[in-house]
Amino acid sequence: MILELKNIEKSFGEKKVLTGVSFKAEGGKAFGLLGRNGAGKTTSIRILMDVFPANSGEVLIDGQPINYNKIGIGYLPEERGLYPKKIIIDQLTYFAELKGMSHKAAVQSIDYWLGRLGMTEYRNKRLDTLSKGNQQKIQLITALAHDPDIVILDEPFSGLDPVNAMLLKDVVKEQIAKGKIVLFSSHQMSYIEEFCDSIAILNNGVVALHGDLHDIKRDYPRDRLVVRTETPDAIKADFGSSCTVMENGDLMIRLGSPSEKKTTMTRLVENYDIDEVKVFEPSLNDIFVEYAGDVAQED
Ligand SMILES: Nc1ncnc2c1ncn2[C@@H]1O[C@H](COP(=O)(O)OP(=O)(O)OP(=O)(O)O)[C@@H](O)[C@H]1O
Repeated sequence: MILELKNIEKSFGEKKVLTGVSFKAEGGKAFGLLGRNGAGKTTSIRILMDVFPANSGEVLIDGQPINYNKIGIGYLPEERGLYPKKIIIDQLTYFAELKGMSHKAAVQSIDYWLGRLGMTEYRNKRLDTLSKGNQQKIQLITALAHDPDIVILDEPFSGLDPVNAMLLKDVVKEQIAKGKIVLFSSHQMSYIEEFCDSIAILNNGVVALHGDLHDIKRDYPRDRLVVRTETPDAIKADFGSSCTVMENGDLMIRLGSPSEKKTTMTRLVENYDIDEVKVFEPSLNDIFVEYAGDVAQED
């Protein structure tokens, strides 16, 4: 199954929030929707979920307009939205029934998930008697109980301790293995890097980068060297402004072109005491900083 947003335009009043947004997410894989605060991630998700319509553009499943009666969507919103005073099993059942489940199937599925997430003891408690992380696990059940085809997780790891983060990782991996489309929205790049096969980076309502994460990294210009040395000062003096010091103390040397890699490495090794020299491989964080834009987008 392939989910596609195609040429989505969205304005709120005079303000244009999404401009020609297009991306594809595939079943059995995780997709990361990234962008700075206000870039348009939540707006894209709301359009994809039919919370409100786009001004133009399409949401497609396998090339056909999405049929919301047939395609189940589960959503863990960043703003958690459950009733604090209500009994957990009652509200989870209520939400699952709203998604079309019978009462019996809903209770069965919710009891499974309460067990899976180690939450059975809270079944008949009020939500507001739970810790923040445990409330989040309850909210996660509303996203998964109806066994949706598309699982959308907005900052799912925020507020979870390491043990619960690991539990959630296992759950996410299971959902991916079941062939679902799992769409992540997060500012925590390490999780995106760990799970997502492909990403889209939104910058001010425009898709600045979209594609397979491995391909994106492979195609990143290999025009920088990282050098670990005990004698950085001499190298800095030699390479001038093309040499900068990284946060961890290593040196970064920007090449005139990737073809200078070999000669520059030889020059370094022959003239200086070098512990390690390698081509700079960007992390997702580096790529994000480059493509997500450096201008504050929230007004
Ligand atoms: N209902 C609305 N009415 C007017 N403007 C809106 C509305 N919803 C969102 N916006 C604006 O649209 C822009 C994109 O917002 P959106 O919530 O989609 O960003 P985001 O990428 O999800 O940000 P964050 O990471 O902070 O959650 C922002 O400038 C926001 O102020």
